[in-house]
Amino acid sequence: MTTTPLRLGTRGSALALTQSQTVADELTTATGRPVELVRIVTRGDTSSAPVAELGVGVFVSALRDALLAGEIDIAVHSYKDLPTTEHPRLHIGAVPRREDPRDALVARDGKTLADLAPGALIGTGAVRRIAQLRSLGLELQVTPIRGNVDTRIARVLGPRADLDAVVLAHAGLARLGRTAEITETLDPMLMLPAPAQGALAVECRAGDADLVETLAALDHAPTRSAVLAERALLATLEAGCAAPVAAYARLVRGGHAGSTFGDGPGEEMIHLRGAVISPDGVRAIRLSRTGTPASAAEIGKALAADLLDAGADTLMGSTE
Ligand SMILES: NCc1[nH]cc(CCC(=O)O)c1CC(=O)O
Repeated sequence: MTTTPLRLGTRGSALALTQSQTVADELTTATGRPVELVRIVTRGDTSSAPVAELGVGVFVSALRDALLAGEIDIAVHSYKDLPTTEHPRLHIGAVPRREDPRDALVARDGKTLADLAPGALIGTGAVRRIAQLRSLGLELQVTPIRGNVDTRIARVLGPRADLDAVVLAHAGLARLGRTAEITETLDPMLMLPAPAQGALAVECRAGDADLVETLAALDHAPTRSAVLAERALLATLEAGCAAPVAAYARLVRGGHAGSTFGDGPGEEMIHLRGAVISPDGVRAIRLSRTGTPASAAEIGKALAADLLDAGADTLMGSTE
């Protein structure tokens, strides 16, 4: 047994450190090998510009550079932050079981969305969440915010609070042990999550055959296929549609009365929901598709095509 530690690159935020440490511990349990965390500073951590301006890959590129340069052996990413194009020299060796993929509301006085008064000020960073909050038609005022989880929660619960509520990923709060502050976990019927939300991607160099094999021990097949479907939808829509995209795939059992799912009773199927919402929230297209886990990517592509056929590409026009 080799005792050379595996070097696992991580961003320095509390969230990144927690999820990296979890993967490191799982790797040590699975392989007996020690794993050391190597902190990598990304431009997303040092800049205060909106994430939308910095670009989706901003948290990712520094980790990938370190991986390609051989400074680290493994990188752990929040899967939803990864660009949809595959990297030719890198391999996602494991997609561990995902956390709760839903979004969560942290509001003053224990309030839920339905309790918030018209005019209540809600902060959130993602255009997808902003559009879906507006689409509820509740006269909520939605304002873009950024910063780490602590900073965001402090804007509601801190001494200088200036917002009535914020919406964050449940997964991030869970990893940081902050679920006690959640006042409502948002049903995907109200707020469809971001593709791959709550999932991690554990990446290594494609040529590192030993590690490719090692990481497979951490892979959770149902999560991998759900995320594959969600991201195939996103990748296809990115080409033809600039409006906010949401997607959530769930494994469901077929075989109920009247079921047309799959070949036999009880077969596990993927149910993928997708939505494209105009930024002002006035128009939304929501559709779903079901298929076998083996066809996850095809389900995502087909659902994206359905959304485009239904006019997803026209939703950007209707801004205020
Ligand atoms: N966009 C930032 C981001 N990237 C990953 C998470 C944590 C949740 C996850 O792992 O999906 C967050 C914070 C958030 O959306 O509230």
